[in-house]
Amino acid sequence: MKIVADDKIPTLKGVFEPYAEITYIPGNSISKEDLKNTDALIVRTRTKCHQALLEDTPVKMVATATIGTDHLDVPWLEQAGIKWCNAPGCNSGSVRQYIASVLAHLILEGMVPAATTIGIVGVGMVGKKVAQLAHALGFKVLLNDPPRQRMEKSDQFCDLSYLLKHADIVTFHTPLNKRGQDATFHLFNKDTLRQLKKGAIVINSSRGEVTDTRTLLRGMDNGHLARVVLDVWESEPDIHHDLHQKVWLGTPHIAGYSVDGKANGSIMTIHAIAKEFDLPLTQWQPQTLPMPENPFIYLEATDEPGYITAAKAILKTYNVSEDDARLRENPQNFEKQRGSYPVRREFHKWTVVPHAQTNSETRQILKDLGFILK
Ligand SMILES: NC(=O)C1=CN([C@@H]2O[C@H](COP(=O)(O)OP(=O)(O)OC[C@H]3O[C@@H](n4cnc5c(N)ncnc54)[C@H](O)[C@@H]3O)[C@@H](O)[C@H]2O)C=CC1
Ligand SMILES: O=C(O)C(=O)[C@H](O)COP(=O)(O)O
Repeated sequence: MKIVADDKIPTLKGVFEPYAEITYIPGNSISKEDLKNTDALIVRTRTKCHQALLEDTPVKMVATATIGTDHLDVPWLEQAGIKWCNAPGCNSGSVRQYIASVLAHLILEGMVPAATTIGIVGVGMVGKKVAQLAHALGFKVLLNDPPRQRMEKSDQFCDLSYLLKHADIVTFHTPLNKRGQDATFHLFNKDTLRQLKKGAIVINSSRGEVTDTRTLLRGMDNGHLARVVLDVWESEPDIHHDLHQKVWLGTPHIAGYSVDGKANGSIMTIHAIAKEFDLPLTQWQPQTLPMPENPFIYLEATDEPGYITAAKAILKTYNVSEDDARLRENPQNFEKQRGSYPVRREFHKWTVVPHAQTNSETRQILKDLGFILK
């Protein structure tokens, strides 16, 4: 059996070697020539898997170690009889931690959660976790997800226009879809900007094309948008210079890059390939994953509200402004920064040691966020 794999998928190296010949290639340079004798292709978002790459190759399965599938031409793969799979939910906890870090900065600048409404557009694996996070910190939450609303006939969802009118923070967690009634390409555009509450904050960690660059620029220039946070960009890694200069926080598509999120993506991919090709790896797990040097957070005596203590704890696990600073210093190293990302572990790998005076409300918030409490 022959496999071609993106060379930046962690924990993959050594796993298939006893059973298959595997070649590792940078994702954006995998070519038809590389796939001449290949049975399975393992990719990330950097390999466009369409007819031009795969036609007349023996590839039987394409597995992407990501949730997003906009780099796969799914209708073509299906009509060509090539199986495909992704890794649903693999990095949803990681994106939740990213959003938590953004909210932590806002809280430490004085934002009061109980007086702030977060509008979540796209309530799938990520959106649900962001909603749980926002509730845990005490924010008011609005949810928009027309596909789920139609299917579940639930009244927990609202229209996008209602959400835009009432939310102080709007965060996008939809897939990128260019066609159909739920198309999300430029979902945030000049018409949606017009409906948005003045002074709102927009966060996009879904796909760059979900928020129109010109609209974001216009919104920031005329003061309609108070702040913009972008992890994803139209035409990344070549990001728009002015947009990058103007956003409050700008990061190189790393919201899903916790060690946990990356490992989940690899594990799901390995299991799927093993199942399809009958390899004895369907239960495979990594032996160890890197940990932060000191995964303990010691709380001090304080009478501050629990959400402030929680915000400080969140930033000890992951401070989004460090990723922002790296990209600001070297925007041309967008891909390089993704390829050599520091160790980031999610809340459940951190132990919070409360002070004797830490009250029960604060302890509950920290537990709800997923911290281990000693
Ligand atoms: N920046 C990063 O590192 C990461 C980015 N992502 C992006 O975030 C997206 C969401 O991730 P998950 O929640 O795991 O995917 P998911 O598939 O579990 O959830 C997507 C949700 O969006 C909803 N949706 C679809 N069209 C919509 C529309 N027009 N308006 C509102 N909602 C709509 C769907 O019904 C679904 O509930 C991914 O497709 C990917 O593009 C995901 C993980 C990491
Ligand atoms: O899972 C997704 O979808 C994402 O956007 C990933 O976080 C991007 O991951 P890579 O393609 O860089 O592995």
